[in-house]
This record gives sequence, C-alpha cells and structure tokens, in this order.
Amino acid sequence: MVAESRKYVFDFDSTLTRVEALDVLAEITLEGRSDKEEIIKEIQKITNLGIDGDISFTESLEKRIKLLNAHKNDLDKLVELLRHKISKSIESNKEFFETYSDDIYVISCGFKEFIDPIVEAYNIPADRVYANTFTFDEDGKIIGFDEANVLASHNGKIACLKNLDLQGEVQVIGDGYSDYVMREAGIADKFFAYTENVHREKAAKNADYITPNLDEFLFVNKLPRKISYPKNRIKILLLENVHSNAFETLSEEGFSVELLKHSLTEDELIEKIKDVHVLGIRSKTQVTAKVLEAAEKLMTVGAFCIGTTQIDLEACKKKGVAVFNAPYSNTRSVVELAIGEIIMLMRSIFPRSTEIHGGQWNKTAANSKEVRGKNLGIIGYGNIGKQLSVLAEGLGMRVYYYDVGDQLALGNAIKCSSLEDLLNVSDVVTLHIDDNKANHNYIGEREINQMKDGALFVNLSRGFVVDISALATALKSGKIAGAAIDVFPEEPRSNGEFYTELKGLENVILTPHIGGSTEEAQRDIAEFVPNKIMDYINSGNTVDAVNFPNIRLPKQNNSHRFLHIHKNVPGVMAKINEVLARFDMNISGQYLSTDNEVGYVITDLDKKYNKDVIKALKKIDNTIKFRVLY
Ligand SMILES: NC(=O)C1=CN([C@@H]2O[C@H](COP(=O)(O)OP(=O)(O)OC[C@H]3O[C@@H](n4cnc5c(N)ncnc54)[C@H](O)[C@@H]3O)[C@@H](O)[C@H]2O)C=CC1
Ligand SMILES: O=C(O)CCC(=O)C(=O)O
Repeated sequence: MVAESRKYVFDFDSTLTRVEALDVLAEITLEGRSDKEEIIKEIQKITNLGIDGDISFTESLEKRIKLLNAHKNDLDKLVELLRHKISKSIESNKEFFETYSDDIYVISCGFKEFIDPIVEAYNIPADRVYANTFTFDEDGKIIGFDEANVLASHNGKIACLKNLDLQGEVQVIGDGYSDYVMREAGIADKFFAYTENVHREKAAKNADYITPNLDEFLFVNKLPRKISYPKNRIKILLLENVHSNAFETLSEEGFSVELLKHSLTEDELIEKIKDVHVLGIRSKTQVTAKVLEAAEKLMTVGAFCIGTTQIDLEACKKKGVAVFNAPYSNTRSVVELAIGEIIMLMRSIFPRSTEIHGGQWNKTAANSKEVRGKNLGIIGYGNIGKQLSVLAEGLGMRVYYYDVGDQLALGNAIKCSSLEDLLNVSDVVTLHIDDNKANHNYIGEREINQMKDGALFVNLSRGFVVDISALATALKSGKIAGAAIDVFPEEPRSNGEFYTELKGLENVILTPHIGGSTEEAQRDIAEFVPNKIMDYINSGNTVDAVNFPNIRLPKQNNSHRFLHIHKNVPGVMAKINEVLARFDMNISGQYLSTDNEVGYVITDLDKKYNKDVIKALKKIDNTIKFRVLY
C-alpha cells in the first residue's frame, strides 16, 4: 500500500498547535510588565521574519530568547497552555496519529522542552521529535540554545531531514517557508502548506498543495479521518448582504464561504451555482427550476427571511435540496414598524415633516388623531399578525382580525368571519398574510371600496398581494387617507433607482422592504439559519425544513450514517434494507420520514463495512441523493 511507504513530517508551531509557542511563553514571562505588548509585538515580528526566511533563523532565535527572559519553571505553565491550543482538526483526528504513529515525525525549530510533552499525547515519541533545546544558567534561567543542533541554524530543517534519510515518499506539512525549503532542496517529495491557523503567502505560493486543515490533508491522501468530507470542500454562497455573522459562523465551522452584497439574475446564478453546495438568500433571489438544473452539487438553500416563494420549493424537493428559513427572527421588527407607521399615519406626521423640510411651519390638529379607541383590522393572523394584535391592544386599539386559517384570538381581539366584515369595520387595515402566490392582487378595487371612507392602509407582507394602481387611485381620491407600503410588486435586485405609482402622494410612507431589517432581526437570522444549515450538513437533521420530510435525528455515536433521499414510490425502503442485509451491515439505528413525493431514510451503522455497499445503495432505482456522514 502506498500509505505504508510514506512518511509524514509535521511542523509544530502554528501547525500542530494554533499558536507560536514562544509567543505564548512571552505572555507568561512578561505578565505584569508595562512594556509587555511592545515586547510581544517585537517577538512576533522577529518570529515572522525568521519563518519567512527574511532573517537567519539563528538570529531570530537569539533575539527572541533575549527578549523572553524566561525561566525553566515557566515551561511547565507553557506546556499546560499549549495542551489547550492544539489545532482543531489535529485534535479531532487523533486516530490518524495513533494508526500511523511509526511514520510520523516532527521537525521543528521550536524546543523539545515543550514539544515532547505535547506530541506524546498524539503517540509521537520524543525520539521522533527533532527540535532545539534550551540552555539554562545555574538558577534555571533560559540563557540560550544548543548551537550545535542543526535546527538552530539557517535552513536547519533541510539538514535535519537529510540526516534522517527517511525511506519512501516524504510529505512535509507545515505553515512556514522553512518547511517548504525541505521540498525545494529535494529531500521531501511534497510540501503541504497548512493554513488552518495562519496563511503565510510565501509558503502557500510554493506549496504542492494548500491544506486548510488536517481533514483535507487526510482526504486528498485517502487516509482515515474523523469526518467523511472536509468542510472546506463545501462551498457556501451567501447573497443579498446577509448579516456578516452568518459568514463568520459558517467560515469558523470550516466551510468555504463567499458573501455577495446583492442578488444575482437567473443567468448569473446559473453560472455561479454550479459548484455551490449551500445557497443563502433573502427575498430577492429567484431560485427557479432552471437555476436548480444547473445546481449539481446543491444540498440546501437557506432563506435568511420568512418568505420562501422566491424559491421553487417543489423543484428543490425533487432534487433532494432541503430548504430552511427563519420563521420568527424578524417578526417583532415588522410589528414594531407597523405600530410606528400606524401612529405616524393617524397623526399625519409625514406631511407635517415634509412641509417643515420644505421651510413651512403648519401647526394644526387637522387629520391628526390618536390610535386609542380606533379599530385595527389585521388580515393574516399568523406570527406577525398575532404579535401586532397584542401590542395594538396595549395601545388601546380595538383589534379585529381575519385569517383563512382557524386562528385563536389573543387578548380581546375579535375574529371576523369574512374579509369584507373586517374591511367594513376597520379604521386601519394592515396586511400580514403569507407570500402564497394565490394571494396575488388580494386587495384590489373591490376590497378597497369595502373599506371605511378615510381608512388607513398598511402593507408589510408582500407587494404582489395589493393592486398598486387601485391603491394609488384610492389615495388620490381620499377614499384611503393614508398608507404605509414596505413591499412592492416589482422590487430591484440591489439598491439604486426605483419608481412606484405611489411616489409623491400625500400621507404615504414608502420604505424599501425593510420591515425585517433591524440589527436584532438580522443578527438573529444569521444565527438561526446557519444553525439549521450546519445541522443538516453535519448530521442530516431536517427539523423545520420548509419543503422536506422533517426529522430530528439522535446524535451520531461512533457510527457511520447513511442518508438516502429517494422518490417516495413503493418498494424503495425494502430495497435499501435488502442491500444493507446483503452486505451484512450492523445497523444501530434507522429513521424514516416521508411526504407525498420524497422519502428520507437515515441509517446508523457500525464503522466497519464493505464500501461497495455505498455503490449498491446509490444504484437503487428512484434514488435522488445519497451521502455518508461520519
Ligand atoms: N416587510 C418585511 O420585511 C417582512 C415581511 N414579511 C412577510 O409578512 C408576512 C406574514 O408573515 P408571518 O406572520 O410570519 O406569516 P405566517 O405564515 O405566520 O402568517 C400568515 C397568516 O396569513 C394567513 N393567510 C394567508 N393567506 C390569507 C388570506 N388570503 N386571507 C387571510 N389570511 C391569510 C395564514 O393562514 C397565516 O395565518 C409574510 O408574507 C412574510 O413574507 C415577513 C417578515 C419581514
Ligand atoms: O429582509 C428581507 O430580505 C426579507 C424580509 C421578508 O420579507 C421576509 O422575511 O419574508
């Protein structure tokens, strides 16, 4: 086997650990000194100059040891701290270090005094750690290093590896230029620039391969690893300026994330989506069947909002793409804006404000009323409608509501049995129905005529549910005394020019679909949706998916998990189990969830099995998607 004739040479600082050990030592020894930060910066500068080969390594070491002013006793503390600073993917792949123990070496320009105890826990014995050693004075103060050690000199790693005379393919894994030079000198066969903790341009530029973590290294070398598929290989495209926390959370998890400020046209998205595994959008991006045809790798779509009609949910399902949204995060923001706008409209605040901006003082009580005691008609008594109901009652409004569903009244709200009843009675009509396409032009001329003369109208739901021309006519005639409109039948993909028939009308508040655009809501969405995405990618959970059989899976315990998505036609489940039985699989759990079109079967199995079972499962007729998780 190729793997058996291979030797793995690891760097220590910033590769096996997330940090440079001497920087940590500096933190310890300089504790309490007023010039601590300055000295640490100086040490880091010298470290980097040495790593990048810009000053000789010996010079860098001499200078740092002097500045460090460390004592033998400080080393125990350092080792303790380093134990908690092992690189994330190194720590999770401990098994690799155990299995390939005999083939793993550490060559470092650091010091054995702290490297040996750290790597011992990873089955690397001290005699396979090549590093410098400190020299101490009689009081235990570190005064220098063993200058006879090849690793204390410039390009010492080359000499060290040469002396080792390792047989077989030698792969070097490290973050610095001093690691690359072993490959350049022809002593190592391959250099993997390790960028999990630091991306050093010089090392990356010269690498045979840039590996963002050990998972990727093990994956490309077909070595056993903790996770089935390195997360850096999973590409996430976030559009429409979703909150940067989403980018950070998903990047920290190890995914490769791209964030664009705007939405994309269908053609642009078709081009871009080809190698995307996860798409994150808000309300503008249209995920059409045509887009999905090109989305060969797409696993899930995250709508960073409530509405999902911009996504062809059926086409997603047929392709095995689970869609998630954030059904609650921005509801309070919409409600607060609705309340604010109702008060502003009732008091004719916008006309008064416009006048004074134009240089006119018009102190008047005309068309200015309190909301207290007025009738508020809420159409759509869902998550938003209900919250609004409670707050409006708190302001002394009488709440009426109408919903096609059977919704329980909150507080003293009065349920209307028809839309007409609600329109007849309301001083303010506010729309909070969902984005179902059937709601197209739901409020038109007829419905407007059913409203009280001089009623106020608010729409924070979807633009297409209102006939804008009919509304404009009613506003001009005074049938409707004022309106607040946040959503429009056609909205631009990015910020810029915009025209609506409602432009310039008196007592009309126009906002660019910002009902849910508050810092709080966007932060909450940026936590909620990425969590759903990660849960689906990492464990297969589909709880709260809007288009997919929902299933909450137990934690995967020391097992492999097969996720099989198929068309829900008779016999597929039986075929899956037939294959599992044929391959003598040891099943520890099996879960199934279906809807009319799709079946989702999850099977947890013992880790040891004939890998041909995977091919057999993928071949089952009506399979849509299959993946293995571990
Ligand atoms: N302006 C903005 O920035 C935001 C807009 N929204 C929009 O607000 C709307 C409401 O959101 P949620 O309350 O979370 O939705 P929801 O789904 O919880 O409630 C919608 C309610 O409307 C009812 N409904 C649907 N069609 C109806 C009809 N024709 N007549 C009467 N009732 C009908 C449903 O039965 C449901 O109870 C959605 O369209 C959503 O996209 C949501 C967040 C932000
Ligand atoms: O904030 C957004 O992009 C869309 C808000 C919205 O309309 C929704 O959540 O449905």
